[in-house]
Amino acid sequence: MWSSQDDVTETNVTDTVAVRAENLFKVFGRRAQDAVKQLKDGASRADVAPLGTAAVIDASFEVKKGEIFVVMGLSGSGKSTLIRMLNGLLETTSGQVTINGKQTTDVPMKELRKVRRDDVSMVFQHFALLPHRTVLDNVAYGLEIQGLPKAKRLEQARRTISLVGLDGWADKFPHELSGGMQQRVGIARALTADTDVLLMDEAFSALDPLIRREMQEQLVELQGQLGKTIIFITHDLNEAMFLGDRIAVMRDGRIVQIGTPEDILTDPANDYVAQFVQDVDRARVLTASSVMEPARSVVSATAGPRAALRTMRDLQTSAAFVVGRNRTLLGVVRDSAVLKQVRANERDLAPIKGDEFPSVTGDTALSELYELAVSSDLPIAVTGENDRLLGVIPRVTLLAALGNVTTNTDELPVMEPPATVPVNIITETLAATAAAAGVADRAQATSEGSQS
Ligand SMILES: Nc1ncnc2c1ncn2[C@@H]1O[C@H](COP(=O)(O)OP(=O)(O)OP(=O)(O)O)[C@@H](O)[C@H]1O
Repeated sequence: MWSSQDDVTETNVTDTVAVRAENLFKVFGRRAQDAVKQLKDGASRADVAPLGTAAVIDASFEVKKGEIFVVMGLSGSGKSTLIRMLNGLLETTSGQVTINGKQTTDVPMKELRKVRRDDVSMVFQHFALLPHRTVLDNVAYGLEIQGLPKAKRLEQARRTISLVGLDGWADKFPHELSGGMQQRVGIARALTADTDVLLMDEAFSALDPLIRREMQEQLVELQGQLGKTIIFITHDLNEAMFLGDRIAVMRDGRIVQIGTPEDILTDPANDYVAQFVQDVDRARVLTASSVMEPARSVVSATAGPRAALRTMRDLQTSAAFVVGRNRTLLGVVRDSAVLKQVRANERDLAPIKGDEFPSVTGDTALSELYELAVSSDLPIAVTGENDRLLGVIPRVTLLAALGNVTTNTDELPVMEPPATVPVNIITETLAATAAAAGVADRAQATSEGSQS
């Protein structure tokens, strides 16, 4: 049953559409259809209020298989109504939903039940566990209803109990478990059904903050193992940001923005979203690659010490990143050391390597950068696959990203660290050593000398 575990990679999001919602409307009230018609013609939610409550207005989105898609919004914004329309718990007033290509709107009950059994499960905030049944029986309950033989359903239930970290609790009764554990039973029950799609409505909202955090982490881990498609509703922004591959922000029944947590933080669609996200713990959401700047002080290893020294002089900085083929980061050079190399007429750069300078991968959260940022005067190097240098994060940039302010004016690029060798000494050294370095270089050094 968990065969999918083997072939799931670290990034689970695939290109296959698991859930598609097209122009969904839900109006509660006797004249719902009239209200939808007016909404489609441009009427506002308030305009149609006499006809009914427009809980969801023209919601469209696609969720990819393996994605965690979070629906976020204030109380009353329409989240629960939206999610309940996906699995047919609520009828849509207008619009269509498909799950794994199977329609769940405007279909006979029998068909809907089949989709619910095979394709989509739901976890609620308060999971109604059966009090007189053991954890094991509660978890296996869905399979019992499906008519699976006892041995088989208990085997599957044991597996999911173990997956959610409840080994040893299978024979206990719900009242013997803490709130967090009970919620795990709820999740185990949904997982046992082995549907591709899980709908989770404020599933962790009733839990204490610490347990909630633990559950969030566990959900991400489980999702990593199982590659499920999860639609998760929350009004907690930090939870949305932590869990979501993408987030849909709802306001007054409408989806006002869909984007990655970083999109939503760095490029909010409107003032509402901007205000909504202003209290988010940016350090945990933003990653190194989302705030990095192009690395300016970079030299190619083959260019040699003279070129490195010129680069540092021109940028007024005391350090340069050295890259090899395909921009592989080889290390860092410092102006004083390179000056010595030039004086000694050395031809090969000797970059300082490895742990001597701060370097992180692009997906590192900003919260993990503080220590690195204070441990060195160098900007933090951001690398991608095969140690390719993608960009750098000077300390000012890190601070600016956390404070959500711009780094600088365009005319004044942030150069860290500042030069330690005066420009004229570098220029004079380059000129004085030009003869030994070669004629072509001499001409360049002379012209540089006259410019400074
Ligand atoms: N059965 C119903 N009958 C009438 N109005 C309803 C019904 N269910 C929801 N509504 C209204 O629809 C709107 C959206 O409610 P919904 O519960 O979907 O919002 P929500 O974002 O999930 O809020 P919460 O976080 O408080 O659950 C609200 O104005 C609500 O009062």
